[in-house]
Amino acid sequence: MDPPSKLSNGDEEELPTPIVSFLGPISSYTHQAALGSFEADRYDYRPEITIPDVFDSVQSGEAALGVVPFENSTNGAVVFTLELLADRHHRYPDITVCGEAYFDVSHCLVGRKCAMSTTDSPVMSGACTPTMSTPAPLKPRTSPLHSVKHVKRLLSHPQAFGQCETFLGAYLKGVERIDVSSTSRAAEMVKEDTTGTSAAIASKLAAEIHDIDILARGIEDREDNTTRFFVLRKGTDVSACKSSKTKTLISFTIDHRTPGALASVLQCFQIAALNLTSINSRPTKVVPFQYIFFVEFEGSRLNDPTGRVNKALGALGEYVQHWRWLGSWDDKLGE
Ligand SMILES: O=C(O)C(=O)C[C@]1(C(=O)O)C=C[C@@H](O)C=C1
Repeated sequence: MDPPSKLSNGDEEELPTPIVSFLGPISSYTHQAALGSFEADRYDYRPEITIPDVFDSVQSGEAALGVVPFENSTNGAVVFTLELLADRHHRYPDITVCGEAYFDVSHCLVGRKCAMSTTDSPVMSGACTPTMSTPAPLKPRTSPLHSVKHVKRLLSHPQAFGQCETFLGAYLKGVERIDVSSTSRAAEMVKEDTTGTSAAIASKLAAEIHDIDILARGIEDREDNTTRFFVLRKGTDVSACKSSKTKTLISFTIDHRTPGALASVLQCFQIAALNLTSINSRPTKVVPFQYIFFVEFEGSRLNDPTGRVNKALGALGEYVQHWRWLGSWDDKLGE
């Protein structure tokens, strides 16, 4: 992906290297996805602590691009990102999605090997034995490489917990879980814990960087576990969407009292023969149980040779209270 174009401020003056901000610290999956998406020597990479920090850095113009997780194939939407795209307080009026990246996510349980129990069998749970409360327990895809009996607390990003439920249910049932801002932050905190009783769900790279032990590998519920990341920018690059496969994201609100209001909006896409690729919603936080909807579909507003995208977007105004185009980009699924 090319850096967003800048206004030239002089013939000979060298422009600063554009910054790509990402959910850090370094070695997060978001970092790894960002490194795989751009030519490394054209950008400076800057880790941010939270997803809102990435949005802020792009909206303020400090970062030319920002990379955030959007959804996972096993555990669904990343609500933190949807919340910011909902932009209820108009803090991110200029942010658009200009790209996406898919990254195969294989989690490790990382921590400290327990010195006292090196001879213990690492398999120490009867979780696969049917019980009254769990008559058909799921079988984890892997078992620990080392004992995990000493683990008293487990840290990770909430998305990662949701991707490893079978392993956690079998080997770390009842262990306290602590949500942190990213998997790599969790690995960092495990490193800082001198008791050696904390463990994290994080990447192999995070274990290597923080010099902590891998207690189990491949602990995700599904082998095809994949996370999709969005690339954000400020404003629009009208020359974007070069591929023949593109996607667009919009958000909208409807009058919930009108029967069929949502169906009427979706019909605009059906009439224009546009395939929908995802639908999400978040509460409006204005009226309880009313929603901001997000619809993603195939096609680009910026490169629309058949005019179908602009036709659908033109038609939906009749059925929504408010809508916002959140970006169009090249579809990377399957590449
Ligand atoms: O990038 C990271 O390491 C994160 O912690 C975020 C995140 C996510 O929110 O989906 C990224 C990839 C994995 O799906 C798990 C966690």
